[in-house]
Amino acid sequence: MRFHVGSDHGGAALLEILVAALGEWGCSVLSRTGPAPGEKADYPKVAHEVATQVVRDREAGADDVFGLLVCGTGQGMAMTANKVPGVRAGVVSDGFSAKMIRAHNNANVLCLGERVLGSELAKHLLREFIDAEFEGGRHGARVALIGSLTGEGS
Ligand SMILES: O=C(CO)[C@H](O)[C@H](O)[C@H](O)COP(=O)(O)O
Repeated sequence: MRFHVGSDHGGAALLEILVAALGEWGCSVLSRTGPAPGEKADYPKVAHEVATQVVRDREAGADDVFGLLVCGTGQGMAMTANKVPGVRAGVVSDGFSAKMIRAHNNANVLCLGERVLGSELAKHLLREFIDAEFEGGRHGARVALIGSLTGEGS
């Protein structure tokens, strides 16, 4: 699995830890967007950049490419990423949801909050997301309905 990753200043420290975990797990980091150390960044700009990269790669057939976005809460990242057609982003803070947003919602962007989660829990959530698989079937039809709202598949 390969990731485009990004954070604002509120998520930079946690993203650093998660990038290290991705490396340990054999996952690639394709790009990293965010502020220079000690600087600040506006989360909508970061989320838009990462989301656009994910969609570009997936439209080129790279089904193994996902996004990982971290800010203070994860919420603003998800709100922004979901504005990009083709992105299905979700914020999670429990393991079940981390698994199910892939299994049922076919999420391709995971959003986490550094000011919400401890680093061990955040790693666990990322691992659950990575290990899950989309179940398709009735969930495929529902995910297609999400996409139809922004003209996907038409
Ligand atoms: O709300 C947010 C986007 O989801 C994040 O928590 C940001 O990191 C937060 O808004 C940053 O706030 P700050 O006061 O500029 O550190």
